[in-house]
Amino acid sequence: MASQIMNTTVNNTGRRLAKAGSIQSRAYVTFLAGNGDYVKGVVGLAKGLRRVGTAYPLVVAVLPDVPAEHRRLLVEQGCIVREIEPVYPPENQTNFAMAYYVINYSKLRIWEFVEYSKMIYLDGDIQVYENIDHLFDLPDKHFYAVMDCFCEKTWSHTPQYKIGYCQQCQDKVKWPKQLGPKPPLYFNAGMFVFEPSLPTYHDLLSTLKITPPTPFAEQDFLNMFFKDIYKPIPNVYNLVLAMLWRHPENVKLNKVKVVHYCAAGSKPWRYTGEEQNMDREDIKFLVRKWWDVYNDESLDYKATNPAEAKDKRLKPGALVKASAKFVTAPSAA
Ligand SMILES: O=c1ccn([C@@H]2O[C@H](COP(=O)(O)OP(=O)(O)O)[C@@H](O)[C@H]2O)c(=O)[nH]1
Ligand SMILES: OC[C@H]1O[C@H](O[C@@H]2[C@@H](O)[C@H](O)[C@@H](O)[C@H](O)[C@@H]2O)[C@H](O)[C@@H](O)[C@H]1O
Ligand SMILES: [Mn+2]
Repeated sequence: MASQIMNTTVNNTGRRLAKAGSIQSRAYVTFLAGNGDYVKGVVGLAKGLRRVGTAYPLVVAVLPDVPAEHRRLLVEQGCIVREIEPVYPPENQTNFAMAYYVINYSKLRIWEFVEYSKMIYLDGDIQVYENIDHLFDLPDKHFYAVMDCFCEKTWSHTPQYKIGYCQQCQDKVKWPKQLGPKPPLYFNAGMFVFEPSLPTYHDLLSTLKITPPTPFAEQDFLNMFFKDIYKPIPNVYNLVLAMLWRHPENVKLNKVKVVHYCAAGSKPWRYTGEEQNMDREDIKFLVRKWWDVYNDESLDYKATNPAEAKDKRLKPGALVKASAKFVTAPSAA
């Protein structure tokens, strides 16, 4: 049976196939495309997960255009690198909120990683500052993610934005009855807890073939596909940076466990501070914090796994180290 998991072997493509039976194999997974600087994001993420002492490996789903040099960097940081084929949406004239979002549909390939019973997907522009391994213990058969915010200009094409409605503050501007039913809760697809499954994977791809693309690409598609089993989890698990200026009342920075550098101009590895809101003290603090992890050589894989790093065999790199509390930042307000 396709969904049966097979015997554990490391086959010639380096794919780890899980034991038959009920082995609870878990991993974090991220997605890397292109030969640009997102690889820095993924290296930072690998080091950040090690810093918080995760017990699980980081799988990196790479598109064919990711160069060997970048793959080597990731292998050296203890990542399990898996090449995936791109996934394209049906031909359509839609304007994505960001032109490059079209490549993000390739994230759907991670549902094929059935050697893992449960995975946590994290964008490459995310950093984990406190251990979140406990999310793997959330009840199965649901899709867990943090609710997004509709207040940025990237949402200007939507009725929500036009009337000033946001699910992060449903009492501020109520959804008007004349617009029909309130939109279902909508998650940010930069971080989610899911269960790989071949039947779900095939259903995703066949459904995509008949679903016209929309501005937020695979994020819109995943929200539509999983709307019946989506369960919101607290904002601390995926701080969409715009929340700092759009809904500061919903953010306690010293409680935040995961930061998503998705606001325009906030990618730490290309931060200039020039874009709107990028000169805020809390943004500068979070960008500095990202660089502190990225530059910390004590978090390099070989530094924490000298024996294993020598024989270059891939094993999950777990640095058992007390997870430093997320130091308090200047007040978000
Ligand atoms: O050139 C690119 C663009 C995107 N990504 C991956 O796709 C994810 C989603 O894109 P992004 O985070 O830029 O979207 P945002 O969350 O900022 O809308 C990134 O985090 C990366 O993991 C990538 O590897 N290379
Ligand atoms: O391809 C669509 C992308 O859509 C999402 O990004 C958006 C969304 O969060 C908006 O709400 C924000 O305003 C915006 O800044 C941010 O870039 C996901 O983070 C990303 O992983 C990916 O799915
Ligand atoms: Mn992102």
